Amino acid sequence: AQPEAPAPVAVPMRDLEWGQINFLHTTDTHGWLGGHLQEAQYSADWGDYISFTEHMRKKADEKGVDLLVVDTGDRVEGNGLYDGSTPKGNYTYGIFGQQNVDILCTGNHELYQEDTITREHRITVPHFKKSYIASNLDYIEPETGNQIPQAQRYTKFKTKNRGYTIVALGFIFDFDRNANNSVVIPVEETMKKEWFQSAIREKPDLFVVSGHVGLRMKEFEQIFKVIRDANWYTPIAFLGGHAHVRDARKFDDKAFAIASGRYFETIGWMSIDGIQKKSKDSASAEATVTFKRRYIDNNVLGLQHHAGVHEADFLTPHGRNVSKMITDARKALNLDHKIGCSPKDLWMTRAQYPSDTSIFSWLENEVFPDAIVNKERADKPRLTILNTGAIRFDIFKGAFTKDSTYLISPFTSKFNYIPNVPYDVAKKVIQLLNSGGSVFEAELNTKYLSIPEQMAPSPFLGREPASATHILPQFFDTSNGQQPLVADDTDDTDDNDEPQLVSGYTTKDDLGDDGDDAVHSPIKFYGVPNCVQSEVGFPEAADPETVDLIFIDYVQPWIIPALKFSGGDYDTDNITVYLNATLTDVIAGWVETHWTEGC
Ligand SMILES: O=c1ccn([C@@H]2O[C@H](COP(=O)(O)O)[C@@H](O)[C@H]2O)c(=O)[nH]1
Repeated sequence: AQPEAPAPVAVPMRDLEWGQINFLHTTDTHGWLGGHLQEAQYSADWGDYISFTEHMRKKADEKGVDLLVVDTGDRVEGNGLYDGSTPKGNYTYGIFGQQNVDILCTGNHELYQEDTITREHRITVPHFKKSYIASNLDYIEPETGNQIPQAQRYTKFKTKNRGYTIVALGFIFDFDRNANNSVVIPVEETMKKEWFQSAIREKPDLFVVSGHVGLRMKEFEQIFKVIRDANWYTPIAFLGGHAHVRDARKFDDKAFAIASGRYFETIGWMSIDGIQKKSKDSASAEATVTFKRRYIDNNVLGLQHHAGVHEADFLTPHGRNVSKMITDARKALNLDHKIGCSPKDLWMTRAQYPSDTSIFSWLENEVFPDAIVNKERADKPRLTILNTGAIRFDIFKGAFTKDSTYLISPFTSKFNYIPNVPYDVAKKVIQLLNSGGSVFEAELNTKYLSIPEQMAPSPFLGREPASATHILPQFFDTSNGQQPLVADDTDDTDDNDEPQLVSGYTTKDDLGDDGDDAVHSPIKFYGVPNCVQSEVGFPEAADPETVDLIFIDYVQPWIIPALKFSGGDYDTDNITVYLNATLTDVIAGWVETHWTEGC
């Protein structure tokens, strides 16, 4: 039987504030449609979300306001429910498609592999024909080689209850690692196109810009400026993602953005009041527009609370059916099959790196020395480099299942190497990967090696890097050692009768610190480097003369320039396969042989 997620605990809640137009927003779900089986706070599944949405649409009708459901991409890669089937997504496209989504767009994970792009084009785009928007994404038809829009460039529609006219756009950031059957048109270039120039002159009551774009990245700002120049008083709502964080950004009094986290932990809520229907002339300058936001922890207790329905009435027949689809799919994929038992929690950013409870230290010190070995080269000293972005999630103490392998790293990258690199040259590579700078061309920005949370950080997350040249990554403070990204401002002395809070997100954004629906005590998050490295087989007495330089193939574009800068003249001809296995396989194999007892 499928393991039940532990029941969520009731916590103090902040209510949703409704406006004339309201949004429910998901992003970067990465296949987590079954919810979090090991974390009660995020244990609601896609079926529960459908039940919730149905109640909320009814509520909106009763209030005479509008509700729009939005998803901003990265629906794939990162959970056994998607990655565990052949072909990938056999179950998830159908399950996701059960939700009535009003606006959706593409993320970069829909674009890494040709077959993912094709499935998006053949399954998701036609299923959401009216709501899928691809403002800057084209598809190359395999039959003809023609370059066509992946979906409509924008939509214009009237809302159900208030009859507001909306122009909606759907962007992806200027992503350049997409597979060859797609073309991402840079945002600035897109905005010069005739269709875009007409769209922003449609005179709607509200612009909705959905995008797989981090709120602190340049693209939304560029779009805001161009729309605002042509529409001085029209409200603009941005719904973003990609950075895997809860965040809200104010562009001006009438333009506001939210991002709604990652992995279906969060359902974002944005509401807008003060929207004025356009008369023949344009909207009045005096109209005061207010934006509110809430980050909903995705669990049934909280969803019931916000829907205002009794526990017994929460699950709708449709929602219940979708939950059953999920349970059946997980069973068919054997996702709960136990591979081993983790003796402790291992964290990506909730523990310092290096440390006993850092997942990166565990990989460096235990997994890689043992599991990344080419038998023919086993006697050679070696350095093995992994980008931290290759790891996607924490490991919890207890059962480590088939599903866990995909949660931790779903990617198909394997391990390549250059043999016999002089150690004096090879040892400098990791430093360059972690310090970035002018060694690499602009498109090889080393931030793309790191975890999404660190790529375009919110100013509320922590300090910017102290200098561009030091070898520590963002959020590190070189003078004091590693600092938490979120200050722990709880008072540990328990001298009052207030209930103990459950730890969780305590988001700070442009609107303040009251965005999260559940009042939590803070969790500390620590910065991680762009890459980590394992040293294996080094002689005890002195440094080795030469080493095999091994790296996960995602990092390959950075390796040659880093070697060049360090005095090593190599090109891609010098690179060959070291281990024909993915990181997912490597971890699963190691767990199976080492974590054999305990649960
Ligand atoms: O094959 C891959 C693809 C991606 N990565 C890492 O993931 C981030 C992007 O993550 P998002 O979920 O899109 O935000 C990328 O920058 C890499 O660090 C990878 O390691 N291997």
